[in-house]
Amino acid sequence: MASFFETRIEFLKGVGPQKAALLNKELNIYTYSELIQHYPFRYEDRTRFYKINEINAEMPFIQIKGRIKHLETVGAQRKKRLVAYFSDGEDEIELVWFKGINWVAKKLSTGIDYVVFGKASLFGRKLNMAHPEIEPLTTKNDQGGFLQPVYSTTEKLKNRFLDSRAISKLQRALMEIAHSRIRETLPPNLIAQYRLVSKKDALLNIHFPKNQELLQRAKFRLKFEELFFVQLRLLKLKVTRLEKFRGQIFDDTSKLTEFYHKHLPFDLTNAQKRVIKEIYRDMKSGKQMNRLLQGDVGSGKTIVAFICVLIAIANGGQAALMAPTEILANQHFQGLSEFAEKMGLKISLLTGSTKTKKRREIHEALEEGALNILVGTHALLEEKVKFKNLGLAIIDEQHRFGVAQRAKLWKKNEDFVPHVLVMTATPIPRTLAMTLYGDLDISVIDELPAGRKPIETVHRYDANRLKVFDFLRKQIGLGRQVYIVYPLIEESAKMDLKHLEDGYESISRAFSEFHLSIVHGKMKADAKEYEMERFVKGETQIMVATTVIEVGVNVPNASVMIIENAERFGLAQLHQLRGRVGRGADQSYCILMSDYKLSKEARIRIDTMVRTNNGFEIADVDLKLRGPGDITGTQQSGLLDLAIADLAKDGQILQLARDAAITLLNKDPELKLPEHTNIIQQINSMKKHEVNWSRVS
Ligand SMILES: Nc1ncnc2c1ncn2[C@@H]1O[C@H](COP(=O)(O)OP(=O)(O)OP(=O)(O)O)[C@@H](O)[C@H]1O
Repeated sequence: MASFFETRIEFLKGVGPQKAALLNKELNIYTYSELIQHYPFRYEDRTRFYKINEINAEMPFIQIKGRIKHLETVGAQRKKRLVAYFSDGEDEIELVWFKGINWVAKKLSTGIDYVVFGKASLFGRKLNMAHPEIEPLTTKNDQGGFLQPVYSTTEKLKNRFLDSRAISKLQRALMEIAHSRIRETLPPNLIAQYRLVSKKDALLNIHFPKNQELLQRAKFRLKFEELFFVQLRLLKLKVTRLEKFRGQIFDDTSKLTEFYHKHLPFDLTNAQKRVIKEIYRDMKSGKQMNRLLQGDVGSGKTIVAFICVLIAIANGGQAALMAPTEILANQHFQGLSEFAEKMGLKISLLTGSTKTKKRREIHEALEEGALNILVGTHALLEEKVKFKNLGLAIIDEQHRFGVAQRAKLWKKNEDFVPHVLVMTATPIPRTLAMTLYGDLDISVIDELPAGRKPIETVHRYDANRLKVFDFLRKQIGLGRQVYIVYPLIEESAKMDLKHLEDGYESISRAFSEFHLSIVHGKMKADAKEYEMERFVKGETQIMVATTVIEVGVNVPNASVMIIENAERFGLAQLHQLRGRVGRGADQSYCILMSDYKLSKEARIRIDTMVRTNNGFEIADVDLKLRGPGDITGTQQSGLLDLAIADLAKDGQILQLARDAAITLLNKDPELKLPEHTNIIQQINSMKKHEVNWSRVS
């Protein structure tokens, strides 16, 4: 029998077929439990009434009570507004409406008392309230003393809709029958240790808070619980995997020593050394490695990846590196080939554009074990690609591969799963990494190679272009190279392409003494490669491009990055683009060009770029601006589909929840203790997080 909380929503008092349809379709609410988890997203403070002389423009929404002294329409035509001169018996404030004037005027009269709820602002030197909520004073609303929950509502379709009050009413009806049935979901020792309120109290107070303190405690409890179960599930997955999969023991470091002694092109940074140690410890442990390698742009991930490859090969394994795009795969291939050749290792590239004959050769060499390293795109996942012994799978992820795709790569070995190293070139905020990759161990390269000068970033308006061009000329005169990047997005591709081509024309004219390359996504692969090659070799001084050069491109002599229409790029993209310069010993510059008109968000993005070069700091701002779903793309958003916790704001609670989950699993890895039966049920019912769970299979 389905539990009480799985009862269909149409059985709730007050929900007829029409309301049920709205709840289902627009809010995804089908059951009692889903309604109870439809939490308010903010609260109106109706705890007290303010006196008009206490109000100022800095206050949030507040309520006052009193009478309308006089009501009039002032101004003409488009400036027309309705003004109510509202008094609390001592002082007066103006209430103003610019829209729906006739409708509001008809509702209001001067003879009765009202409750007004709104935000005061300064108009000239006078305070007023624009478009406040106003309703007659009744015995019910005269008391104050409560926080009014505000829910996300359904769209207003054909006049049928559920507003926040209507949803609150349904919550009340549900709470009346549900409250006594709410069971505790967390073990008693956690409740005691973290001083959590009971589940019953938390749900009651999240929907009907009596005061701020009870509301805050309810929020804390529910956020903690939500994050705790996500973390517990991820960590349990890790425990299960460690038990289930044996890893090949890779403890021979002979190739590594040879490489260190004969071919290491520079001293490794301390961060690189630390990360390599962490990886090696995993690879020789006999357990399967599952590690995320995070490093800021230009922090030197390639050599770390190569060193891991060497460990695998010295121990009789092969290595694969899978990248999300062809350009990136190519770039990795070039990067690794340089080292591989020196070590006499065989390496190949396999992408969608690899010719059939070459493909066949690769398949054979791979199966025989003659090929040591295979770099490629998701073409690596094809059935035909069979390894003799895949020892290490490196996945350059950038949030673009689904978990299921990753798992396919592991299945390419029959006896052992390969060790897995997931790399990302875009720093991920800690809270996000703990959730998206919560079942992986994490290594961070948090140091740039010595001698790098921080890139100087400035913001310039389009009107100052001539000065910017002068600067470019000087830089090129010093022997440096320059990128000029234009936005090109799918939705406005035609216009953008034109913009890029016009830009190219005018730059060619302005810099007729220099050679230019142009690269964009609409060009044929070989043309792109040719242009790129010329720039890499230094035959051209200026590269005009779209974001195709965003990741992986490595031309240490390039020292200026100009980003046109910088306001149209996201922060992660701007940071990636900037990371194309500052890769050599010279001082590098990034110039963000824009129009004068900037949205608030665009200004924050540009200011952040000017203020800092630190990818993790930038990722944090990005998370706050865009929210976790947008940052990571859609593939893994199921994991981030949280009902109440917010990864941009609840980092501390997340850390507590993760620690609590670790402690619990240390004590009871199988969750077999009687006090943990509830927990198992809870984890198993978390269908939302199915995506990540599939990593065990
Ligand atoms: N320890 C080091 N000392 C000096 N130079 C280094 C060191 N490590 C790497 N480099 C150089 O720094 C540059 C960037 O390294 P790499 O391409 O591996 O960065 P990355 O982390 O892959 O960054 P991106 O994601 O931006 O490509 C390369 O030219 C590389 O040779």
